[in-house]
Amino acid sequence: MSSIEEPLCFDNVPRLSIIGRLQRCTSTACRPRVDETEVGNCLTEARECSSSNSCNLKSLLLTVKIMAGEGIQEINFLEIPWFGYHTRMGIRQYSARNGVALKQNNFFGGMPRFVKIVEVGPRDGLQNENHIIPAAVKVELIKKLASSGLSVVEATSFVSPKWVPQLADAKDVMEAIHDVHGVSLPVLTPNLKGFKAAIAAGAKEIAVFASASESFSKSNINCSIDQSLTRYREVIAAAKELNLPVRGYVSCVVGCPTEGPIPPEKVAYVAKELYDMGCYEISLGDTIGLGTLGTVIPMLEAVASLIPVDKIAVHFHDTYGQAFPNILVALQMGISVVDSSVAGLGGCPYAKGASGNVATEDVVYMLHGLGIQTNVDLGKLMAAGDFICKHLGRQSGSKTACALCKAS
Ligand SMILES: CC(C)(COP(=O)([O-])OP(=O)([O-])OC[C@H]1O[C@@H](n2cnc3c(N)ncnc32)[C@H](O)[C@@H]1OP(=O)([O-])[O-])[C@@H](O)C(=O)NCCC(=O)NCCSC(=O)C[C@@](C)(O)CC(=O)[O-]
Repeated sequence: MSSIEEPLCFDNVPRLSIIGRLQRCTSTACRPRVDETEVGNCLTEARECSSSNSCNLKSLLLTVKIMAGEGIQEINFLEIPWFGYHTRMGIRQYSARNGVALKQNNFFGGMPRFVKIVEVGPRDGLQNENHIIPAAVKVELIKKLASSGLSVVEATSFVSPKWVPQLADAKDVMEAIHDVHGVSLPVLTPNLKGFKAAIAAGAKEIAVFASASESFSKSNINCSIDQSLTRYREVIAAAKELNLPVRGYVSCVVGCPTEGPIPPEKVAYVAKELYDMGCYEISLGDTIGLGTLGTVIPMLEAVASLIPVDKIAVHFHDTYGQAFPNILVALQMGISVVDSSVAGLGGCPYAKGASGNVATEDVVYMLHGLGIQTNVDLGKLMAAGDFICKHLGRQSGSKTACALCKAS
């Protein structure tokens, strides 16, 4: 990776020694203040010392102990303006929900050291394209993505070609990538018919996709949530017989284009059902990308109160530009699997208003900047993005790809 592709990382930040903790700020003229803010049911504490500048600095240094990788780094937030934090950094404490205490961390304390990126570009990214893309282009894209170090590239869907014409070539695509090794290439299967077709085409991993919204379930897979769960029970049982791993999706985890807000409990219910059926990982999809921290945190807490955090993935569309704060908070909660789409391709054909998935290049850039490993080579990933964007005749939806492209 060239230096220009390498985001400024904790390691690059000038080190300052810790001056003291907030509690040591004892001057009577300078009483520490603690603000508590409710966001959803998540309690955020912001602490600051409000008198002299020097005292403010001491107070701020409360937050400079940051877990990054193995060690604890000491960083003065005043020196890292790209984080956008100023005098109000503090300790975040996740509140208990339903009596289950989740996390109590320093800001970066709960972050994973490695994040698995599930690349969904060839499937989620392309399924909504109007013009049919030749199978050979999809195959080339998958190969390029696999060669960038991604460990999971969702390849296609075995769904009805009447519903998603773009992916009618699923069989051809799978046959052409049978020699791609060292990467999982899951495919979506909405029912036993799709499952059988996927197996016949050589799929080694499948994904089922339910919804937390009744209306979206109807418009996406033409059945109710409970009917879909019944179907998936059959599909997962069939997959188990072949020892095939199954990933589960839940769509509309914070909101639905028709129903509006979705209660976190509903999401947790569907996620738990899929998990109990045998899905090894549950991907929580903000299908139309409207989630903010105010809705995403309570939703994640509700799901994490029922299934282990290390079995949860997040899948954000970036319609309202909220994907990054939402990913960051998911990381803080200990979630270490993030779905994304190269060049920010995407949108769901059955979710009006859904824009692209969060761009993989941008996610990789952010994670590397946080000192979190991904095993992904950003340059090769950008080349894959460039390839598909040239084919589609449009600019990349990745800000990182655009910035680095201009810089080079
Ligand atoms: C589920 C169905 C099939 C029900 O569709 P239906 O019309 O109720 O199905 P049906 O059983 O009545 O069959 C109708 C026709 O489809 C055929 N059929 C039936 N099943 C299959 C199959 N598997 N593969 C190929 N063909 C199939 C079946 O053989 C029949 O053909 P005909 O007799 O009319 O010629 C349909 O609604 C469908 O395919 N939906 C898929 C929609 C889709 O792919 N949406 C996008 C993926 S979800 C998503 O993007 C969200 C996610 C995962 O990314 C996370 C997030 O962001 O939230």
